[in-house]
Amino acid sequence: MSNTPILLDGKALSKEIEESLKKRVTNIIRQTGVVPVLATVLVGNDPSSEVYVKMKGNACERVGMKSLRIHLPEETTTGQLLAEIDKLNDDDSVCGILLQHPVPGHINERECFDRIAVHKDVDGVTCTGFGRIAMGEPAFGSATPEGIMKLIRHYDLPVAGKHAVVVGRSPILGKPVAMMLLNENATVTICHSKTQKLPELVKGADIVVGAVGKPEFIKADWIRDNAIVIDAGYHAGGIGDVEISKVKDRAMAYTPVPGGVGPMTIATLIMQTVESAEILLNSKALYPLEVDNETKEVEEVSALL
Ligand SMILES: Nc1nc2c(c(=O)[nH]1)N[C@@H](CN(C=O)c1ccc(C(=O)N[C@@H](CCC(=O)O)C(=O)O)cc1)CN2
Repeated sequence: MSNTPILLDGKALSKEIEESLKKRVTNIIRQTGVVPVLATVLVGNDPSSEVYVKMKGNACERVGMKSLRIHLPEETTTGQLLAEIDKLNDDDSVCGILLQHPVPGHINERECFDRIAVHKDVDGVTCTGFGRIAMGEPAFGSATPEGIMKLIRHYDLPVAGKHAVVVGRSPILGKPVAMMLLNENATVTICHSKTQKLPELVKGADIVVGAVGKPEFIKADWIRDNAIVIDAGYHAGGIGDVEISKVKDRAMAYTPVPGGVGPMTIATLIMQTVESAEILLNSKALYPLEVDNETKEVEEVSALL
């Protein structure tokens, strides 16, 4: 007989994280006299993105930070968005920058993500941040994957030596979560739209990560008993990428939708913004005259992460 499945409660853990961040933000303000700022950049009028950006701004304010909310019109060009990011990179009051994905199709999103200064990349979207994470070096991780790893660590779930199957290979979800699981000594398979015999591959998984962005694409009967099921999907009607209601009773552990991975995405972004503020505070204390030297600053940030 299998044990009672563990519900990986992202809503509860994100609240705990927020509580602990309030004290850290108070300390930063006490030491610097400055309230840390997360800049959120939204381009266009996608209703879901508007909701997510609002949730991020509100979370910032709940922990005592400020959010600088920048909303640019749909017709913004790549050049205009790059110029906006440059301004935020140069603004000493801003310690984190979030560019909401997706941006309108005519914009070169990769170029814009990579324009974010690595020490302000609290959402973990730059190639540099990804590369450092993949190599097991300190950096801010991509928010959703890092949130998933926080949940896994919090519930002390077994990862080393386990077979993790990640369904999806997006730059901010599938690829980074695969690297993070690998860094924790899982054996990782990344599946995608051209993968053959997907059900068979998923059936071999101890850990399944749904990161494909299609409602209930991963069927319950692909998932073996006692697996850890992480559902990073969020679709209308409160459903994810996995047929979770049909599999949860025989899982070792699972994330609900809503209330699992989603709140951890936001909590991770906010936590990394607080870490960025603390690093900037420390690097200024250590190198008061040299914080405008980009190379040195990045080295110091890496050392302190
Ligand atoms: N730059 C980024 N863009 C996007 C990211 C990201 O991490 N960085 N992730 C997604 C969307 N997203 C945040 O941006 C996000 C999606 C869902 C949730 C969430 O908490 N969902 C709730 C349910 C929704 C609700 O209550 O309305 C849940 O799962 O409990 C948070 C963040 C794409 N873009």
